[in-house]
Amino acid sequence: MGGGRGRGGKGGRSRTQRRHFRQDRENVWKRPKSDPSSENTNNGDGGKHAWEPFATQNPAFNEYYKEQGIVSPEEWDVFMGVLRKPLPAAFRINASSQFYMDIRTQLENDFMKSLQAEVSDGDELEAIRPLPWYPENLAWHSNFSRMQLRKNQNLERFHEFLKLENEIGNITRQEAVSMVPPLFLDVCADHFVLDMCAAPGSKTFQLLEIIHRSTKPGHLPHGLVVANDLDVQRCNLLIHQTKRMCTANLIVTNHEAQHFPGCRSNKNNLNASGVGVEAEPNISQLLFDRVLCDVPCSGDGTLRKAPDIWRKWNVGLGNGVHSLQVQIAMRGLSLLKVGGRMVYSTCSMNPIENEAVIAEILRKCGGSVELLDVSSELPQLVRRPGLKKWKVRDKGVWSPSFKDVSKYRKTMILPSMFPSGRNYVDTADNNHSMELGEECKDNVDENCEESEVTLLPTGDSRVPAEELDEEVSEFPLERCMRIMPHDQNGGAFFIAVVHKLSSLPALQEKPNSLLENLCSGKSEALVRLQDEVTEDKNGSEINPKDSTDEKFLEAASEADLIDNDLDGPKDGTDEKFSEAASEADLIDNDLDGAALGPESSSAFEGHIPEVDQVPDDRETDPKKAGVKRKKQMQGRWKGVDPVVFFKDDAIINSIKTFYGIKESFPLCGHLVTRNLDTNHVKRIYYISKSVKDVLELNLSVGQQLKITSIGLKMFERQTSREGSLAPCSFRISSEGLPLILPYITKQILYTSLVDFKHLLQYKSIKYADFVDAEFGNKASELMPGCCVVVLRKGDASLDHSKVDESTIAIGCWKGRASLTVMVTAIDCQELLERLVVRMESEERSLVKEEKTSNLVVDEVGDMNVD
Ligand SMILES: C[S@@+](CC[C@H](N)C(=O)[O-])C[C@H]1O[C@@H](n2cnc3c(N)ncnc32)[C@H](O)[C@@H]1O
Repeated sequence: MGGGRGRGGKGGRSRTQRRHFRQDRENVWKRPKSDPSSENTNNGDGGKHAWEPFATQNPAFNEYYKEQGIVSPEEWDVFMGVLRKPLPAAFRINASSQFYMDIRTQLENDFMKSLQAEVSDGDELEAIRPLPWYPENLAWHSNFSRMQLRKNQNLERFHEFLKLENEIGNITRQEAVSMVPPLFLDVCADHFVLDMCAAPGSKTFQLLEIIHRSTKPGHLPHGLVVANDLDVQRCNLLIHQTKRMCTANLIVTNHEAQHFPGCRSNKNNLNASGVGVEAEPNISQLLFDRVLCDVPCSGDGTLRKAPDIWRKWNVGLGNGVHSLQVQIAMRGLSLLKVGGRMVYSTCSMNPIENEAVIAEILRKCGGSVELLDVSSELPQLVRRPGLKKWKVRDKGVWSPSFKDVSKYRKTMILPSMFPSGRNYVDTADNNHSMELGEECKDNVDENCEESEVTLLPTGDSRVPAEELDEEVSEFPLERCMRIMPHDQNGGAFFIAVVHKLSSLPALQEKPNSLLENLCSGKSEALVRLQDEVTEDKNGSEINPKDSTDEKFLEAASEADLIDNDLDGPKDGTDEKFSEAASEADLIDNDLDGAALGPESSSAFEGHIPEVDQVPDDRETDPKKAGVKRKKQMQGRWKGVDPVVFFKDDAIINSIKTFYGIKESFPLCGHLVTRNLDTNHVKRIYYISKSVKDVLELNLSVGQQLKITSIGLKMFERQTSREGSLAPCSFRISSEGLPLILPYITKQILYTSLVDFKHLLQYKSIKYADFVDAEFGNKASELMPGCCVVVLRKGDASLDHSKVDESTIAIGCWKGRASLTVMVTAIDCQELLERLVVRMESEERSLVKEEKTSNLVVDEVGDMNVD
């Protein structure tokens, strides 16, 4: 598949992505020297070259989760048995793809039957099947693991299908459970949605699909998605993933979610940046109808796909990330409109990352938010209620309540981790603390994950866990959803849906807890952060100045440390990484396959120069954090290309005239570039009305948003020799074509299936060589430069008013002697395959129709005879 595709050749950005992917792959599949199970090899070569599956066990994991009661004792073995099996593949059809119905039909009518013979496992009856809870048969579960798909010859056709469609963007491989959170967000086409921790973007993709779902060709929905992630490289992945959506309704940002800017304009900061905004923005504050809070987590719900987690897992992972999760969720709520919905989700089974976080945000918000009971939504999704009670384990010791935590650990173990969330003032000064002597060391060791525990002081909580009184949460946490691996043969996920009823209260840290935090040495930054997470309307949002303040930086480095703790399974998307890795090798070469040389586009649309992708020392050295402050104090994000409204009338008019773009297609104010110097603009992006509003607001508030990608690439400058001879120096990009197609009246031709297929097959055809000579003539009479070739439907002569979602069009280059396609080789291949499938099914229905009419004629004849 994909023969003749150029690989990679576009320099640094791709290389960086590949390096990143490789590292990630290594995280999962390389057995480190320290892995004790590597000594058990039995192949006579000393185990040096042997590869064995990872040991799928971890005693600390067993003990922890048995005690937390995440499944009943009776089902423990089944649960563990399923966790140890590889994860079956799952994928989603991109509902906004032009061919989504063809693909669904192919799965239902072809693969569902042809793959059946390959099913060996008696538990599963179907080789592939639609996920019953996903709307319209658009998500599928396959009973084959990735390994089987790769190795089994009989599955090759299906594997090739998956790979091609994934690469084209018609399907997305995604863990089934990871598809759930966006469905509970209840998104509509006019919603403003914030995806706080969005990379690598599979849920962002779903959200965009929902927003675009009922949009007519040539129109854009009112809604938008702001997809944010802290990690620049992962942002790049997201940009690549979502590029396949061809959307003008997406903004990708690169912030710490817990400090996501409030972008609230007031008279004083209008025009603060001095760039681009003349009038007051249409919106005065960036608030969202929906917020997805798919936070960084320990990721143990993804054990089946990332078996490396068995080795890495320890209790500290969940404890370490709890406070960041609370902060992110609180920031999400503060950015949510009253009446809006927020979904909080993790791919972890740990109550400290799940129910404890939800309980804490409910506590902090008072009655201003409620945890929704969504048991009637997606009824076919098997889920279990959230836990109401759990315990906290730290350094080998169980604590049922915060008062049981050793005073030396109170900087790490927070009241919010416990079901009651209660803080206790230490009146007794923890006199009963004692040093752990040799006699109790053995006792603790068997419970302990980390070796440092042996000589640490502890409270008197070393009584067996089952004898301790349990705290029970007062909140209706049973409304949270736990998806367990053995219920639906998938991964594990946690989801909670929160509804904002009113503005959040101005949050005050309780005096005693503040005092205690300070006394106990809890980082001031963290305390301040907790204070900061309040309703924007209360005026405590982080304004541009604040966000560059020392406290911000301190807190940032603290958050980074927590995140670093996770080392690897940040999100359990390793598989996606490696899948994306193979894509990344191919992402460049937009025009690969086109024989002429109009300037090829860079597939990478992120706008952070390579140099900035290297994590700076800020993460580890707070002193160097000042660098970041400078970056933003200049009113722009240093190292990130600015987003500038493109207003060069001469260029805009030349484009409009050349392609005969109808006045009804709004260009004014909808075009942006990443280059202040309009003489050297290479790409012009199209943004929707709502994105335009947000951009204007952002400019008016001093560019608080650090935007790495925005809009849909619509026009690209031709810099090749031939390109410079064309009257218009900009061509229409293949991403932008579907949107602008109904508005193009010049440089557009309609062709028969046979010539269209020839173009896709041969890429470049001389005018005299077209089967339809009239088409060849018309093509030769076009102006030199970019043009559009539309496939005629049947014999009808299609004009532009008939363009609909089924219209197939490609960009071409009108040269001196020939017409050349400007579509990647892989897109040509996919289009050809889709056309063949369509033709076959049309032929089948024609034959059927003919048979029916013959039958009718025969019957009529028979009747006549009678
Ligand atoms: C669970 S993953 C998100 C998966 C994503 N929602 C998807 O469906 O593809 C968590 C993400 O959070 C990002 N992250 C970690 N700390 C963050 C922070 N403080 N702010 C924003 N993003 C953060 C990680 O880089 C990671 O991409």
